[in-house]
Amino acid sequence: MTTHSAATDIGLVVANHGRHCIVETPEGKRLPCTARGKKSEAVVGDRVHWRPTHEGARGAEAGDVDEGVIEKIEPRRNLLYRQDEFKTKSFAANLDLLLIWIAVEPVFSESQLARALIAAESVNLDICIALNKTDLPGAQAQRERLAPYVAMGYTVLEGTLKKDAASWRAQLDSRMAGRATLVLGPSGAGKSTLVNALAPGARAQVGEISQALNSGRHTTTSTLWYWLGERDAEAGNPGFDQRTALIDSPGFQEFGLRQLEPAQLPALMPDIGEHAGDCKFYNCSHLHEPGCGVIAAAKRGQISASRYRIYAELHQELGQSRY
Ligand SMILES: Nc1nc2c(ncn2[C@@H]2O[C@H](COP(=O)(O)OP(=O)(O)OP(=O)(O)O)[C@@H](O)[C@H]2O)c(=O)[nH]1
Ligand SMILES: [Zn+2]
Repeated sequence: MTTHSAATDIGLVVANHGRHCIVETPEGKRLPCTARGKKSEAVVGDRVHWRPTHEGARGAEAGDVDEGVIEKIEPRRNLLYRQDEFKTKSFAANLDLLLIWIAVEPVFSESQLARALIAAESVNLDICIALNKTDLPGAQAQRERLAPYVAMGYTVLEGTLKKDAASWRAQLDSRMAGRATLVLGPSGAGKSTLVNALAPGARAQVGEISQALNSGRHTTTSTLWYWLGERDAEAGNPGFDQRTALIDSPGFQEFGLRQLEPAQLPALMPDIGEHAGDCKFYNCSHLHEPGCGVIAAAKRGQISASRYRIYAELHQELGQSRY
């Protein structure tokens, strides 16, 4: 709760673009804020302490305050990175669940799926894989591609937004209730349809927010935080941590994994990790060593060929990015 005797007010970052953020107050008011120091870039999901930009605004009616300065970012439970051709950048914090939204068509990339899972495991996010468009004829083939992920313990849901949106809602509601869920998926899988189904009207806020953030310039890449459900309908105006939220990161291509060491991979890939204790050498890379439990399991088919290939590719990639 905000008390005007405190030095700063608490808020939640619901959108950001560089050092410029939109902060939401516990009362639900949204206002543009700027981070103070160069190094203190807040991201969507950050809990921040902010104060009104203009002297004298404090103590005035809350409605009079129209701009703020972020003084401090609360410690984060987790922080996620996204990667494009040029750089890796943090984009969201304090999330609970990663919903990986893929479809029968366009056929999903297993390598992108594996990367997303590793990123989520590395920050202790709960994970849910969702296969959409099961009304299409290729459904069985894609189900089979996901079988190794079911076998290694991941939750894999399926359905068709087009033919039965209610069933998707029923599957997702209890998993998302009271949590902050990041939804990610390749273009064309139906993510926009999903966001519209779960948060009707939410996309309309986007124009408003991007206008406030960068004076009208179109931002397709900014991450946004949506509340699901009516504020008033929820008991006693619960705090940021108790409400159901959906985080959408349009234009997201790939998770940044460069902060990871190759040796961390087995612990973040359950099927690889399961056999990593069977190796002759304690520091086995599982790429070429004799007596390797992982290689043996891959030969027996207990680790799928594609998963082993993805492991080897990532091992090399993460090894190269060290300097
Ligand atoms: N057959 C079928 N089509 C679906 C289903 N769900 C969504 N679609 C269609 O898939 C197409 C893509 O859906 P969008 O929601 O625009 O997909 P998106 O992932 O947001 O794609 P981008 O906007 O390109 O990022 C649309 O034509 C939808 O009508 C489904 O369950 N089955
Ligand atoms: Zn090994």
